[in-house]
Amino acid sequence: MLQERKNILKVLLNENRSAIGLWCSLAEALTTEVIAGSGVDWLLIDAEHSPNDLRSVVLQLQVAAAFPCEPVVRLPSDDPHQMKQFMDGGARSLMIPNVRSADQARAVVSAMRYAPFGGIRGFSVGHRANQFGRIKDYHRDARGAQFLAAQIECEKGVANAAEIAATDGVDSLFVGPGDLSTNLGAMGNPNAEHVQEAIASVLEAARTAGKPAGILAPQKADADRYLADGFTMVAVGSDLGLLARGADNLVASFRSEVA
Ligand SMILES: O=C(O)C(=O)C[C@H](O)[C@@H](O)CO
Repeated sequence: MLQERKNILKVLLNENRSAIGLWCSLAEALTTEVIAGSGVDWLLIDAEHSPNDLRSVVLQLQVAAAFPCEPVVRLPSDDPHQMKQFMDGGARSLMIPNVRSADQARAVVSAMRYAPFGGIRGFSVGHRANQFGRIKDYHRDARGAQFLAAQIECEKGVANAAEIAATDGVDSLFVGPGDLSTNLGAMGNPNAEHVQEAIASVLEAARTAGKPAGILAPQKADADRYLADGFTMVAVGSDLGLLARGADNLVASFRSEVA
């Protein structure tokens, strides 16, 4: 009988250990399979800013299942109906964008849980998440392996970060540096001083609540700094960035030689 495997991301973060991740934005099972085999602790399947849908996400969850990494699915919003569909499809670690208040965080957690455990998640006897009815205690035990990263991406989210982090069921705060810098008037410049101050305050809010904090940092110098500061859930690159920038630089290297 296949046993429900441990959520390695949750294990690492609960032990205050760094969990290195990669972002999967290409909405393609083959590239996600390449990323999953890289030795990464977790990977993000992005259904917010990528041409992903429920079926393409399920395909990526299926290929990632062969590797010892935790796939985290970022949904386009906090819509509970969408959360139900993706969770029934096997997404047990979620990232929800632009969480701005503890009330919103509580609503997200409620959408992840069944009624006996304080939630509103719709019940279905068999789906991919419980291996089509083969995991007999899934509905009772599901929340033990669940993971929720609440994204902090605007001034209101930063202001409420401590309450969001303290919300039962929120496992991590996760800074979206692109949206946060944009919403703080520094589009494209997450290293602006006031944005860095906001990012530091999110880290402190998580720390105060005894929760980990994460961030996307595709530049190694930034990732190293955030890890040194105490962020433990750090995405250090993406399939899109590795492929696009790698291809650009490779072609350019021959152009410069030929020119
Ligand atoms: O705001 C951000 O930055 C993120 O949440 C990550 C981006 O959405 C990701 O797609 C990389 O651009």
